[in-house]
Amino acid sequence: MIIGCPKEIKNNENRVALTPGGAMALIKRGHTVYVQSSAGKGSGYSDEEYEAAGANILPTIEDVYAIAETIVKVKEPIEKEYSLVRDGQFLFTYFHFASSRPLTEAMLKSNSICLAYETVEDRNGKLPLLVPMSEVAGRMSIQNGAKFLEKPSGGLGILLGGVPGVKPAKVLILGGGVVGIQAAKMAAGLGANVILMDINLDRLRELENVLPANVTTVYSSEYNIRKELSTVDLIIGAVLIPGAKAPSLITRDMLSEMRDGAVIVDVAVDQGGCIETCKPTTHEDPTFVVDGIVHYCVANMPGAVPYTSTIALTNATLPYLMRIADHGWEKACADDPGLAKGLNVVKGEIVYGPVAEAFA
Ligand SMILES: NC(=O)C1=CN([C@@H]2O[C@H](COP(=O)(O)OP(=O)(O)OC[C@H]3O[C@@H](n4cnc5c(N)ncnc54)[C@H](O)[C@@H]3O)[C@@H](O)[C@H]2O)C=CC1
Ligand SMILES: CC(=O)C(=O)O
Ligand SMILES: [Mg+2]
Repeated sequence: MIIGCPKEIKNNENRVALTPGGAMALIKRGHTVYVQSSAGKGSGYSDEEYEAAGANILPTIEDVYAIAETIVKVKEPIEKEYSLVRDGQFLFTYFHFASSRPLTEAMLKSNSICLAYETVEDRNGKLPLLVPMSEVAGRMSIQNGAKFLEKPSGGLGILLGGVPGVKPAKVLILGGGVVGIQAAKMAAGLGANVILMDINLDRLRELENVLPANVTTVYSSEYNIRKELSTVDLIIGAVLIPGAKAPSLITRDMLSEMRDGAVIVDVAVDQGGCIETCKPTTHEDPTFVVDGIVHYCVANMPGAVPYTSTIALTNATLPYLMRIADHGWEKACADDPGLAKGLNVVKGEIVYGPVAEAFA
């Protein structure tokens, strides 16, 4: 199979979908790999390393899309890439379709096959290609929250852990999945007073058993969220209904119950966000203020730590890519119903229920 790996062009997206090691593994199985020049640079991989692994370097993104049967990427194609996607081409990347009608329409029109990392499932119904990046973003959410709580960054001016004799900050985490648990561990480790909410009671039981005493689990409801708002310093949005548009758990009217300078990090922004006032931002300009509340809504958080994220992502994606390359996407999906769950758009049709519902 001919596999192409373009350079990511989203703002500050420094990850790459294939490492030289990944390229070598595919080439050893008889596949041909094309990598756009400098695609790996942000993650520490030179063109020479890809060439030494047997890959071919192409100068432009147009060249890669023109030659490859399968495109492997990190983030969804952005507008400039829409017209490069070819009829019948197979794309393996994050898409987050439910949050973008223009992207969905463009991919429908392209007649391509879009297999989305974020809806692939393993045997236990977990999301193996989302987990590693959720681990990264969950940890980063607290680093960024702490930074934007500082006065010069526009925040309230509070240290998450406090100091002896001074109370710590209060952190509310909405969603106790992968992002949520990582955020809770980081915030608790810094000494914050953490409240972690979810609607899955079994999950709350598991979390209660493994997290330290400065994390309190609470059932997620509008009533319980409202009760925390007047004293909360940092909110992390971390809910997910796979493939679907995220539910708005904090509506605009609720912001007025919070103190000016409190910070919201809506990690769920890639699925449209779980805070009504959330809109996607970039690493270059990560925050905006609504009703006195600082919003951080970067949709590609792991792109800022590519030395960690590229390896974590490709550790998970490469075994799937090898199966797709060896057998073709149709057989690979027929053999693995969990991989087939990744199919979101196939030759002009939406085939993933929650995406279809988002645009119904
Ligand atoms: N912005 C970024 O750069 C990144 C964003 N993400 C996103 O973060 C979000 C969370 O991902 P994961 O933690 O991996 O998902 P997950 O599936 O592990 O966890 C989501 C949790 O939300 C809970 N939930 C659902 N409805 C809820 C409600 N009404 N109230 C409270 N909890 C509720 C679920 O029970 C589940 O435990 C996703 O949208 C994911 O795409 C992930 C990585 C990077
Ligand atoms: C999952 C996601 O949105 C990211 O890693 O950028
Ligand atoms: Mg206010």
